[in-house]
Amino acid sequence: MTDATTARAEGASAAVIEAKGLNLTFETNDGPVHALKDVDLTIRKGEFVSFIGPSGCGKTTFLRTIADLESPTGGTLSVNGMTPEEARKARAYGYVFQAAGLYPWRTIEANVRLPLEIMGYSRQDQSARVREVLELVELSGFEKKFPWQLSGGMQQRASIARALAFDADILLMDEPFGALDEIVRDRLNEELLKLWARTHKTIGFVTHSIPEAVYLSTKIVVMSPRPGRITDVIESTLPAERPLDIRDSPEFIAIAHRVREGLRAGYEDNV
Ligand SMILES: Nc1ncnc2c1ncn2[C@@H]1O[C@H](COP(=O)(O)OP(=O)(O)OP(=O)(O)O)[C@@H](O)[C@H]1O
Repeated sequence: MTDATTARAEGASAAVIEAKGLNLTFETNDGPVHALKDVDLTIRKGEFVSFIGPSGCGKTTFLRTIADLESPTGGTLSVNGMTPEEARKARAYGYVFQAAGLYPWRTIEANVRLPLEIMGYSRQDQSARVREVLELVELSGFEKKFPWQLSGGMQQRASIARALAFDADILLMDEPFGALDEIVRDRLNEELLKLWARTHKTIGFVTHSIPEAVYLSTKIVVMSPRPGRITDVIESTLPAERPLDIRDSPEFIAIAHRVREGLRAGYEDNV
């Protein structure tokens, strides 16, 4: 069987992102920084994978490496069966940054349309797609507003719409809700789960919040710094249907406890 046949035979569980012995060392004036050390991880189609760990453990670096914004110094990384560079050129992913990063001089509609303009979509296709993704993130009616006329949560939703614009299978999200208050964050977490259920995308999500990681994920990757490495990978046993009050359930609390223990162990290794 060829690799492609195997992938098809595996169907919904095909590996979308596969890191094997991945290393990334930054050379700095103060010496080498091991941002990623021997990272082995498989992310399968349709999984929602959160990365959690203290500042500097390499969460962002791992996401940026998948997106071909950093180059590994060792090991292999494949994205949709391609090198990260090939995957970037094939527009395999959308990327949502920590800050919404919308252009203040463009309306919401024009911000979301930008990647489609760059990719040379026809004007008609651009408009249809922009309408579709703004509806997905529940921002219909705000097309003509400028970013500064929207709340922080709405801006972040617009930034998600922009990442969804060209309908990539993979969505990479780097702490998208970190700057928002807890109530808004709860609502966006619920909406993101619904969006994920509707679109069947594979999501890589960086967070510092244990409840957020446990609430959203099918898989939680716990990382530890100096050198940045994976210390635990937790397959969630929570059901797909997750009302917010699932956070009070014993199952949720048990997973959160395991994440906390993993974080603590990583911390103790470094003191
Ligand atoms: N371009 C770079 N040059 C040198 N060192 C870097 C560079 N980018 C990241 N690093 C270092 O690599 C390590 C991992 O950084 P990274 O941003 O991936 O961590 P993180 O887990 O995402 O942290 P945070 O939670 O604070 O965002 C850190 O020690 C950081 O200082």
